[in-house]
Amino acid sequence: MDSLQKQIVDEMMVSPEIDPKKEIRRSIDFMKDYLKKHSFLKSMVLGISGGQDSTLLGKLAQMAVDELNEEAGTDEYAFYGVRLPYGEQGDAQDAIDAVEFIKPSESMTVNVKPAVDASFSSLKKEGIEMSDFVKGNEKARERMKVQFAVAAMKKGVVLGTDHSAEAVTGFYTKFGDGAADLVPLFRLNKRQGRSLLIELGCPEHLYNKKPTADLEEDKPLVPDEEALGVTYDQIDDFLEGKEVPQEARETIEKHYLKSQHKRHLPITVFDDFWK
Ligand SMILES: Nc1ncnc2c1ncn2[C@@H]1O[C@H](COP(=O)(O)OP(=O)(O)OC[C@H]2O[C@@H]([n+]3cccc(C(=O)O)c3)[C@H](O)[C@@H]2O)[C@@H](O)[C@H]1O
Ligand SMILES: Nc1ncnc2c1ncn2[C@@H]1O[C@H](COP(=O)(O)OP(=O)(O)OP(=O)(O)O)[C@@H](O)[C@H]1O
Ligand SMILES: [Mg+2]
Repeated sequence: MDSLQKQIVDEMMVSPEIDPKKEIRRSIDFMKDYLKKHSFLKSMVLGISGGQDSTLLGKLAQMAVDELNEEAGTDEYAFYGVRLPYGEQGDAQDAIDAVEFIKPSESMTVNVKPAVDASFSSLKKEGIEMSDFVKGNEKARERMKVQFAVAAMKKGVVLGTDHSAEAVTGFYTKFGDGAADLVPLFRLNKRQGRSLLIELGCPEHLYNKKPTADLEEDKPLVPDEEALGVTYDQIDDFLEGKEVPQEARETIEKHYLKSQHKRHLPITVFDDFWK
Protein backbone atom coordinates (compact mmCIF):
# COMPACT_ATOMS: atom_id res chain seq x y z
CA MET A 1 0.00 0.00 0.00
CA ASP A 2 1.46 3.41 -0.86
CA SER A 3 1.22 6.14 1.76
CA LEU A 4 -1.67 7.94 0.06
CA GLN A 5 -3.71 4.73 -0.06
CA LYS A 6 -2.99 4.25 3.65
CA GLN A 7 -4.15 7.81 4.40
CA ILE A 8 -7.34 7.31 2.37
CA VAL A 9 -8.10 3.92 3.90
CA ASP A 10 -7.77 5.45 7.38
CA GLU A 11 -10.01 8.38 6.46
CA MET A 12 -12.74 6.24 4.85
CA MET A 13 -13.05 3.93 7.87
CA VAL A 14 -13.67 0.76 5.85
CA SER A 15 -13.05 -2.56 7.60
CA PRO A 16 -11.67 -5.24 5.27
CA GLU A 17 -14.23 -7.69 6.64
CA ILE A 18 -17.65 -7.07 8.13
CA ASP A 19 -20.51 -8.98 9.65
CA PRO A 20 -23.56 -7.69 7.74
CA LYS A 21 -25.89 -8.35 10.70
CA LYS A 22 -23.71 -6.23 13.01
CA GLU A 23 -23.48 -3.39 10.50
CA ILE A 24 -27.25 -3.41 9.98
CA ARG A 25 -27.68 -3.08 13.74
CA ARG A 26 -25.00 -0.37 13.95
CA SER A 27 -26.70 1.86 11.38
CA ILE A 28 -30.16 1.31 12.83
CA ASP A 29 -28.98 2.01 16.39
CA PHE A 30 -27.18 5.15 15.23
CA MET A 31 -30.41 6.56 13.73
CA LYS A 32 -32.49 5.52 16.75
CA ASP A 33 -30.02 6.98 19.25
CA TYR A 34 -29.88 10.24 17.34
CA LEU A 35 -33.64 10.64 17.29
CA LYS A 36 -34.01 9.64 20.93
CA LYS A 37 -31.34 12.12 22.00
CA HIS A 38 -33.12 14.94 20.11
CA SER A 39 -36.62 14.29 21.32
CA PHE A 40 -38.21 16.93 19.07
CA LEU A 41 -37.13 14.91 16.02
CA LYS A 42 -39.78 12.50 14.84
CA SER A 43 -38.95 11.62 11.28
CA MET A 44 -36.31 10.84 8.68
CA VAL A 45 -36.48 11.71 5.00
CA LEU A 46 -34.70 10.14 2.01
CA GLY A 47 -35.00 10.23 -1.76
CA ILE A 48 -35.69 6.76 -3.16
CA SER A 49 -34.18 6.38 -6.64
CA GLY A 50 -34.39 2.63 -7.21
CA GLY A 51 -30.59 2.42 -6.83
CA GLN A 52 -28.71 0.25 -4.34
CA ASP A 53 -27.80 2.90 -1.79
CA SER A 54 -31.22 4.46 -1.19
CA THR A 55 -32.85 1.02 -1.19
CA LEU A 56 -30.50 0.00 1.61
CA LEU A 57 -30.71 3.16 3.67
CA GLY A 58 -34.47 3.47 3.17
CA LYS A 59 -34.95 -0.07 4.51
CA LEU A 60 -32.69 0.58 7.53
CA ALA A 61 -34.45 3.88 8.29
CA GLN A 62 -37.86 2.21 8.17
CA MET A 63 -36.62 -0.54 10.49
CA ALA A 64 -35.29 2.13 12.88
CA VAL A 65 -38.61 3.98 12.87
CA ASP A 66 -40.59 0.76 13.40
CA GLU A 67 -38.43 -0.11 16.40
CA LEU A 68 -38.75 3.41 17.84
CA ASN A 69 -42.53 3.26 17.56
CA GLU A 70 -42.69 -0.18 19.08
CA GLU A 71 -40.41 0.72 21.99
CA ALA A 72 -42.30 3.97 22.71
CA GLY A 73 -45.71 2.37 22.15
CA THR A 74 -46.63 5.11 19.67
CA ASP A 75 -46.85 5.74 15.97
CA GLU A 76 -45.32 9.20 16.11
CA TYR A 77 -42.09 8.30 14.32
CA ALA A 78 -42.17 8.16 10.54
CA PHE A 79 -39.89 7.57 7.59
CA TYR A 80 -40.64 9.60 4.45
CA GLY A 81 -39.51 7.84 1.28
CA VAL A 82 -39.61 10.43 -1.48
CA ARG A 83 -39.49 9.60 -5.17
CA LEU A 84 -37.90 12.52 -6.99
CA PRO A 85 -38.02 11.95 -10.74
CA TYR A 86 -37.01 14.57 -13.26
CA GLY A 87 -40.05 14.06 -15.50
CA GLU A 88 -40.20 10.41 -16.55
CA GLN A 89 -37.53 8.34 -14.81
CA GLY A 90 -35.94 5.72 -17.11
CA ASP A 91 -35.72 3.15 -14.31
CA ALA A 92 -38.98 4.13 -12.61
CA GLN A 93 -39.98 0.49 -12.06
CA ASP A 94 -36.92 -0.02 -9.84
CA ALA A 95 -37.94 2.96 -7.71
CA ILE A 96 -41.45 1.49 -7.39
CA ASP A 97 -39.94 -1.89 -6.43
CA ALA A 98 -37.65 -0.21 -3.87
CA VAL A 99 -40.61 1.53 -2.25
CA GLU A 100 -42.45 -1.80 -2.17
CA PHE A 101 -39.43 -3.43 -0.45
CA ILE A 102 -38.96 -0.60 2.06
CA LYS A 103 -42.66 0.00 2.81
CA PRO A 104 -42.07 3.54 4.11
CA SER A 105 -44.46 4.90 6.73
CA GLU A 106 -45.15 7.66 4.20
CA SER A 107 -44.22 7.74 0.53
CA MET A 108 -44.62 10.54 -1.95
CA THR A 109 -43.49 11.60 -5.40
CA VAL A 110 -42.24 15.09 -6.19
CA ASN A 111 -41.32 15.81 -9.79
CA VAL A 112 -38.25 18.08 -9.74
CA LYS A 113 -38.54 18.98 -13.45
CA PRO A 114 -40.64 22.15 -13.17
CA ALA A 115 -38.28 23.69 -10.57
CA VAL A 116 -35.10 22.68 -12.43
CA ASP A 117 -36.46 23.91 -15.76
CA ALA A 118 -37.53 27.21 -14.16
CA SER A 119 -33.96 27.76 -12.88
CA PHE A 120 -32.60 26.83 -16.28
CA SER A 121 -34.72 29.47 -18.06
CA SER A 122 -34.17 32.21 -15.46
CA LEU A 123 -30.40 31.79 -15.75
CA LYS A 124 -30.57 31.54 -19.52
CA LYS A 125 -32.26 34.95 -19.64
CA GLU A 126 -29.19 36.30 -17.85
CA GLY A 127 -26.84 34.70 -20.37
CA ILE A 128 -25.91 31.63 -18.29
CA GLU A 129 -26.94 28.53 -20.18
CA MET A 130 -26.35 25.47 -18.03
CA SER A 131 -24.62 22.58 -19.80
CA ASP A 132 -26.26 19.17 -19.56
CA PHE A 133 -23.65 18.22 -16.92
CA VAL A 134 -24.27 21.30 -14.76
CA LYS A 135 -28.02 20.89 -15.12
CA GLY A 136 -27.54 17.35 -13.83
CA ASN A 137 -26.02 18.73 -10.63
CA GLU A 138 -28.91 21.20 -10.46
CA LYS A 139 -31.30 18.21 -10.37
CA ALA A 140 -29.39 16.76 -7.41
CA ARG A 141 -29.55 20.13 -5.60
CA GLU A 142 -33.27 20.44 -6.29
CA ARG A 143 -33.75 16.96 -4.80
CA MET A 144 -31.83 18.13 -1.74
CA LYS A 145 -34.17 21.15 -1.36
CA VAL A 146 -37.27 18.98 -1.52
CA GLN A 147 -35.94 16.62 1.17
CA PHE A 148 -35.04 19.51 3.49
CA ALA A 149 -38.50 21.04 2.98
CA VAL A 150 -40.18 17.77 3.94
CA ALA A 151 -37.87 17.35 6.94
CA ALA A 152 -38.54 20.91 8.14
CA MET A 153 -42.29 20.39 7.95
CA LYS A 154 -42.24 16.95 9.56
CA LYS A 155 -39.82 17.49 12.45
CA GLY A 156 -37.32 15.40 10.59
CA VAL A 157 -33.75 14.97 9.49
CA VAL A 158 -32.50 14.36 5.97
CA LEU A 159 -30.62 11.14 5.42
CA GLY A 160 -27.75 10.91 2.95
CA THR A 161 -26.56 7.74 1.22
CA ASP A 162 -22.92 8.78 1.10
CA HIS A 163 -20.81 5.71 1.81
CA SER A 164 -17.08 5.20 1.69
CA ALA A 165 -16.88 4.01 -1.94
CA GLU A 166 -18.62 7.22 -3.02
CA ALA A 167 -16.99 9.57 -0.52
CA VAL A 168 -13.53 8.53 -1.68
CA THR A 169 -14.08 9.67 -5.27
CA GLY A 170 -16.33 12.64 -4.42
CA PHE A 171 -18.81 11.21 -6.91
CA TYR A 172 -21.78 13.21 -5.69
CA THR A 173 -23.06 16.73 -6.14
CA LYS A 174 -21.64 19.20 -3.65
CA PHE A 175 -24.55 20.42 -1.49
CA GLY A 176 -26.83 18.23 -3.61
CA ASP A 177 -26.98 14.56 -2.68
CA GLY A 178 -23.83 15.32 -0.67
CA ALA A 179 -25.91 17.47 1.72
CA ALA A 180 -27.61 15.61 4.53
CA ASP A 181 -27.99 15.57 8.30
CA LEU A 182 -27.05 11.96 8.95
CA VAL A 183 -25.05 9.59 6.75
CA PRO A 184 -25.52 6.17 8.35
CA LEU A 185 -23.76 4.19 5.60
CA PHE A 186 -20.37 5.89 5.87
CA ARG A 187 -17.71 3.21 6.68
CA LEU A 188 -19.18 0.71 4.16
CA ASN A 189 -17.94 0.20 0.62
CA LYS A 190 -20.21 -0.75 -2.25
CA ARG A 191 -19.98 -4.56 -1.92
CA GLN A 192 -20.48 -4.36 1.84
CA GLY A 193 -23.66 -2.33 1.25
CA ARG A 194 -24.79 -5.05 -1.14
CA SER A 195 -24.12 -7.73 1.49
CA LEU A 196 -26.39 -5.84 3.92
CA LEU A 197 -29.16 -5.77 1.29
CA ILE A 198 -28.81 -9.53 0.75
CA GLU A 199 -29.05 -10.08 4.50
CA LEU A 200 -32.21 -7.92 4.50
CA GLY A 201 -33.88 -10.07 1.82
CA CYS A 202 -33.82 -7.41 -0.89
CA PRO A 203 -34.96 -8.44 -4.39
CA GLU A 204 -31.90 -9.41 -6.43
CA HIS A 205 -32.49 -6.99 -9.32
CA LEU A 206 -32.19 -4.08 -6.85
CA TYR A 207 -28.95 -5.09 -5.16
CA ASN A 208 -27.36 -6.22 -8.42
CA LYS A 209 -28.32 -3.06 -10.26
CA LYS A 210 -25.57 -1.11 -11.99
CA PRO A 211 -24.97 2.06 -9.97
CA THR A 212 -25.93 5.18 -11.89
CA ALA A 213 -26.29 8.87 -11.06
CA ASP A 214 -28.62 9.27 -14.06
CA LEU A 215 -28.33 13.04 -14.11
CA GLU A 216 -27.49 13.80 -17.73
CA GLU A 217 -30.06 13.86 -20.50
CA ASP A 218 -27.39 13.28 -23.18
CA LYS A 219 -26.27 10.11 -21.37
CA PRO A 220 -29.26 8.50 -19.64
CA LEU A 221 -28.51 5.86 -16.98
CA VAL A 222 -24.76 6.03 -17.63
CA PRO A 223 -23.05 3.63 -15.19
CA ASP A 224 -20.97 5.33 -12.46
CA GLU A 225 -18.09 3.00 -13.35
CA GLU A 226 -18.01 4.37 -16.90
CA ALA A 227 -18.05 7.97 -15.68
CA LEU A 228 -15.38 7.30 -13.04
CA GLY A 229 -13.06 5.18 -15.20
CA VAL A 230 -12.66 2.62 -12.43
CA THR A 231 -14.87 -0.24 -11.20
CA TYR A 232 -16.51 -0.44 -7.77
CA ASP A 233 -14.73 -3.77 -7.27
CA GLN A 234 -11.43 -1.91 -7.65
CA ILE A 235 -12.58 0.94 -5.38
CA ASP A 236 -13.78 -1.62 -2.80
CA ASP A 237 -10.48 -3.52 -2.94
CA PHE A 238 -8.55 -0.26 -2.59
CA LEU A 239 -10.59 0.70 0.48
CA GLU A 240 -10.02 -2.74 2.00
CA GLY A 241 -6.30 -2.03 1.75
CA LYS A 242 -5.72 -4.50 -1.09
CA GLU A 243 -3.41 -4.07 -4.04
CA VAL A 244 -5.20 -2.86 -7.16
CA PRO A 245 -3.81 -2.40 -10.68
CA GLN A 246 -1.67 0.73 -10.89
CA GLU A 247 -4.00 2.50 -13.32
CA ALA A 248 -6.99 1.96 -11.02
CA ARG A 249 -5.03 3.17 -8.00
CA GLU A 250 -3.97 6.31 -9.80
CA THR A 251 -7.53 7.00 -10.95
CA ILE A 252 -8.95 6.60 -7.44
CA GLU A 253 -6.23 8.77 -5.91
CA LYS A 254 -6.76 11.45 -8.57
CA HIS A 255 -10.52 11.54 -7.83
CA TYR A 256 -9.79 11.66 -4.10
CA LEU A 257 -7.39 14.61 -4.36
CA LYS A 258 -9.61 16.53 -6.77
CA SER A 259 -12.66 16.18 -4.51
CA GLN A 260 -11.01 17.01 -1.17
CA HIS A 261 -12.95 20.29 -0.96
CA LYS A 262 -16.22 18.32 -0.89
CA ARG A 263 -15.31 16.50 2.30
CA HIS A 264 -14.80 19.73 4.26
CA LEU A 265 -17.10 22.47 5.38
CA PRO A 266 -16.69 25.72 3.40
CA ILE A 267 -13.05 26.71 3.57
CA THR A 268 -11.85 29.46 5.93
CA VAL A 269 -8.50 31.22 6.40
CA PHE A 270 -7.77 28.73 9.18
CA ASP A 271 -7.99 25.66 6.92
CA ASP A 272 -4.85 24.26 5.44
CA PHE A 273 -5.90 20.82 4.18
CA TRP A 274 -5.78 22.13 0.57
CA LYS A 275 -2.28 23.62 0.76
N1 LIG B 1 -10.81 22.96 -5.41
C1 LIG B 1 -12.01 23.45 -5.07
N2 LIG B 1 -12.18 24.07 -3.88
C2 LIG B 1 -13.38 24.54 -3.50
N3 LIG B 1 -14.50 24.41 -4.24
C3 LIG B 1 -14.37 23.81 -5.45
C4 LIG B 1 -13.15 23.31 -5.91
N4 LIG B 1 -13.33 22.72 -7.11
C5 LIG B 1 -14.61 22.87 -7.40
N5 LIG B 1 -15.28 23.53 -6.40
C6 LIG B 1 -16.71 23.85 -6.32
O1 LIG B 1 -17.41 22.63 -6.52
C7 LIG B 1 -18.27 22.75 -7.63
C8 LIG B 1 -18.29 21.43 -8.38
O2 LIG B 1 -18.85 20.42 -7.57
P1 LIG B 1 -20.19 19.74 -8.02
O3 LIG B 1 -21.24 20.76 -8.22
O4 LIG B 1 -20.48 18.63 -7.08
O5 LIG B 1 -19.85 19.17 -9.48
P2 LIG B 1 -18.80 18.09 -10.01
O6 LIG B 1 -17.95 17.55 -8.92
O7 LIG B 1 -18.11 18.68 -11.17
O8 LIG B 1 -19.77 17.00 -10.55
C9 LIG B 1 -20.44 16.10 -9.72
C10 LIG B 1 -20.14 14.70 -10.17
O9 LIG B 1 -20.78 13.81 -9.30
C11 LIG B 1 -21.60 12.95 -10.02
N6 LIG B 1 -22.78 12.64 -9.23
C12 LIG B 1 -23.60 13.63 -8.80
C13 LIG B 1 -24.72 13.31 -8.06
C14 LIG B 1 -25.01 11.98 -7.78
C15 LIG B 1 -24.13 11.02 -8.23
C16 LIG B 1 -24.43 9.59 -7.99
O10 LIG B 1 -23.56 8.75 -7.98
O11 LIG B 1 -25.60 9.32 -7.84
C17 LIG B 1 -23.01 11.36 -8.93
C18 LIG B 1 -21.97 13.68 -11.29
O12 LIG B 1 -22.38 12.80 -12.30
C19 LIG B 1 -20.68 14.40 -11.57
O13 LIG B 1 -19.79 13.57 -12.24
C20 LIG B 1 -17.71 23.90 -8.47
O14 LIG B 1 -18.73 24.48 -9.24
C21 LIG B 1 -17.20 24.82 -7.41
O15 LIG B 1 -18.27 25.56 -6.88
N1 LIG C 1 -34.51 9.83 -9.22
C1 LIG C 1 -34.32 9.95 -7.91
N2 LIG C 1 -35.36 9.91 -7.07
C2 LIG C 1 -35.18 10.03 -5.73
N3 LIG C 1 -33.98 10.21 -5.16
C3 LIG C 1 -32.91 10.25 -5.95
C4 LIG C 1 -33.01 10.12 -7.36
N4 LIG C 1 -31.75 10.19 -7.87
C5 LIG C 1 -30.92 10.33 -6.80
N5 LIG C 1 -31.61 10.38 -5.66
C6 LIG C 1 -31.07 10.53 -4.28
O1 LIG C 1 -29.67 10.82 -4.40
C7 LIG C 1 -28.91 9.79 -3.77
C8 LIG C 1 -27.58 9.59 -4.47
O2 LIG C 1 -27.74 8.90 -5.69
P1 LIG C 1 -26.88 7.60 -5.94
O3 LIG C 1 -27.06 7.25 -7.40
O4 LIG C 1 -25.52 7.77 -5.42
O5 LIG C 1 -27.56 6.47 -5.02
P2 LIG C 1 -28.59 5.34 -5.43
O6 LIG C 1 -29.28 5.69 -6.70
O7 LIG C 1 -29.46 5.13 -4.24
O8 LIG C 1 -27.68 4.06 -5.61
P3 LIG C 1 -26.65 3.73 -6.81
O9 LIG C 1 -25.39 4.51 -6.47
O10 LIG C 1 -26.42 2.28 -6.69
O11 LIG C 1 -27.25 4.18 -8.10
C9 LIG C 1 -29.84 8.59 -3.79
O12 LIG C 1 -29.46 7.66 -2.82
C10 LIG C 1 -31.20 9.22 -3.52
O13 LIG C 1 -31.40 9.47 -2.16
MG1 LIG D 1 -28.34 6.03 -8.47
